[in-house]
Amino acid sequence: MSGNVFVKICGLSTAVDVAAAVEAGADAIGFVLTESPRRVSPELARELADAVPESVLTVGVFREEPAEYVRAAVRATGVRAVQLHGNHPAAAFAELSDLGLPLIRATSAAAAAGAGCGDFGEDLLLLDAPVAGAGEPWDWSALGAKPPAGKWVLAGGLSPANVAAAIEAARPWGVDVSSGVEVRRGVKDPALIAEFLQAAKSA
Ligand SMILES: O=C(O)c1ccccc1N[C@@H]1O[C@H](COP(=O)(O)O)[C@@H](O)[C@H]1O
Repeated sequence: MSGNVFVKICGLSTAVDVAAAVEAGADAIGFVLTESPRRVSPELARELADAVPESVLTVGVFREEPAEYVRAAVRATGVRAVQLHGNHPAAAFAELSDLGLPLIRATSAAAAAGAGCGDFGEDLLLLDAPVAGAGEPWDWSALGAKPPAGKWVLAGGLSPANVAAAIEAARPWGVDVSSGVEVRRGVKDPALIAEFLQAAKSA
């Protein structure tokens, strides 16, 4: 897909960066609620999420924390979607379905070979590099020839410089970025956020 790709900006931790992403047209904003240099407290995530208009999806990002942890974090922060990284079984998504929120299954493309969105009950499939949040590009071009079925998001090593070519090659429904809009790990740059959105939205 091109022309109106869904764009998620992930790992935000300041009101200035959240405002920059909203202003530049982000469709979703991610708050990391798991171990990471970008982790934010539930209190800060709540404060930042409360400033995001309803038209923009706020997403809590988790790894393999138990369902109870995810539930408590959703309650505390008010995020409107859940992104689970790792090799979760379908049961993990079934266990969270009563939240009534969109569930994003984030996994490495290698682990998900042949996967389609919805296979595990998820609403969105996110295909990432082997190490999430490391800013490492990977060979996403093969996906263009054999894309996963349904709604899927490309992530891993995207940046303002490569996102248009990545969309052209892989034809995802959406893209997600964290490291590529940072000046150093965990520190976002509002100008890079705007550049990324401009490049992705005009691809
Ligand atoms: O960003 C993080 O620190 C992070 C930590 C734990 C799980 C996921 C994380 N981020 C996700 O990683 C990908 C791509 O990141 P990058 O652009 O390569 O840095 C994206 O899905 C983020 O949501």
